[in-house]
Amino acid sequence: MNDNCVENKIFDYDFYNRVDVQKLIHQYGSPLYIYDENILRKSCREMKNLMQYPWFVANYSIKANSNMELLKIIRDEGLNADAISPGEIHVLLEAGFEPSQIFYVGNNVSVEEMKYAIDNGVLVSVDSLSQLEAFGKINKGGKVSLRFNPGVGAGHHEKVVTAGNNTKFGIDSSFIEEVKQIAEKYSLKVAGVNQHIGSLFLDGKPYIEGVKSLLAIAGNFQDLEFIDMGGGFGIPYKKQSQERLDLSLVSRELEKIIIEWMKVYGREVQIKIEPGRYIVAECGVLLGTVHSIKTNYGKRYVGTDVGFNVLMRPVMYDSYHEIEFFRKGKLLNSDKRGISTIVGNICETGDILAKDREIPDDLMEDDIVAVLDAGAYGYSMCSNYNLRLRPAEVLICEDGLVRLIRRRDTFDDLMAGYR
Ligand SMILES: Cc1ncc(COP(=O)(O)O)c(C=O)c1O
Ligand SMILES: N[C@@H](CCCC[NH3+])C(=O)O
Repeated sequence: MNDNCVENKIFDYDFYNRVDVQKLIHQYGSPLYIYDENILRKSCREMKNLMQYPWFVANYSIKANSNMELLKIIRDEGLNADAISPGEIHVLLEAGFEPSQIFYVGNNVSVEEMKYAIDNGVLVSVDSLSQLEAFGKINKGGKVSLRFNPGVGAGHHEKVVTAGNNTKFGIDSSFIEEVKQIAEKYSLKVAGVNQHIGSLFLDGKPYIEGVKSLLAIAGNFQDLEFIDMGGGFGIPYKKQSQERLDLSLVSRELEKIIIEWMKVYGREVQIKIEPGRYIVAECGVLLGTVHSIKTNYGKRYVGTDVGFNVLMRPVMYDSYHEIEFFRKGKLLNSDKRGISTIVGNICETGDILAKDREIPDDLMEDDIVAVLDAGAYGYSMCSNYNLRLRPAEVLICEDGLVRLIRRRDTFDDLMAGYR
């Protein structure tokens, strides 16, 4: 055992005390996604109880992580769900969600896709006049929700800001009259208005501003059953420098403006949120293996099997994830540290997990790399690029037992589409 291996943990995870990462890799292969049920349930409760308001509902946005077993836990915690595609609706139904618990927040969907939702009894949100027309034609007299662009966006990267003046999402509020005309033409009932300003805010101000703007829009519709304020609640990926989002502050502000709005509106309507990342990010860790260490023109590279086929976020958005290393199951915590770039095994120079990161100098081949906060937009954005196999996923259950919740791909899976 190396002297620099210690039992303590740097961050708030208790995975490492509860499981032997070496054993898990040995049993389920590398790379490997592991999820902690306790952390998942805690995050669900935080979101479900965000507001005291009695008609408050949290919809989990399953694009963040659609593993069937995690969905069952989230359902068990009393959350509903939102879907972006018929595939997500299908998986939610398979996981036991009732159609009335699913909200299809589509974007540029085909008529067939709308039909799929309608036939399954799932409420649809449309986010353009042309999609509202298309919906009206196939579902005269039906119920619909309208996704507006409240004019305020937020997000950790411009690619994930979904409101404001530079995005394809939402109906511009200057088209309210046109919206009403189309709704009237097809006798549609506008049951809800919704928004989603973007993904990952750690300061609640833009969210509150977005909600104020949505409430002003909502006042134009008389028969609303709900207002959906969207997701985007962030988690601090940089543990040393980022503060946690102050949920109680956000909650207090929301209660205040919503209750005032209801007084003017004249009655109470359901209030929804649709968080994805907040629910699942922190319960997930991605494990991988160090396969090579080398110096190339003076730069040190740590080569792992965590390519961007397994975790896309660093390559797509320059996202930062804390990274830890293990040897023989123990955390590597040496004082001697140096700068390295941690890379994957994909045939692209951009396949970088962490650039110029200060990590232990005495790293060796076969050490295990652990990428923290990998539960959201991790597995769900995996691919078979380079015909690599998508990893297995395991759950560390409340009782400490480890359960395989999705097997690793096989070569047979690579051939499935040809049969
Ligand atoms: C419509 C909609 N709702 C909810 C979400 C979930 O976002 P987040 O994971 O940031 O909470 C997204 C993704 O950004 C989305 O597009
Ligand atoms: N995939 C993004 C978030 C986008 C959310 C979907 N609208 C991420 O990993 O941060």
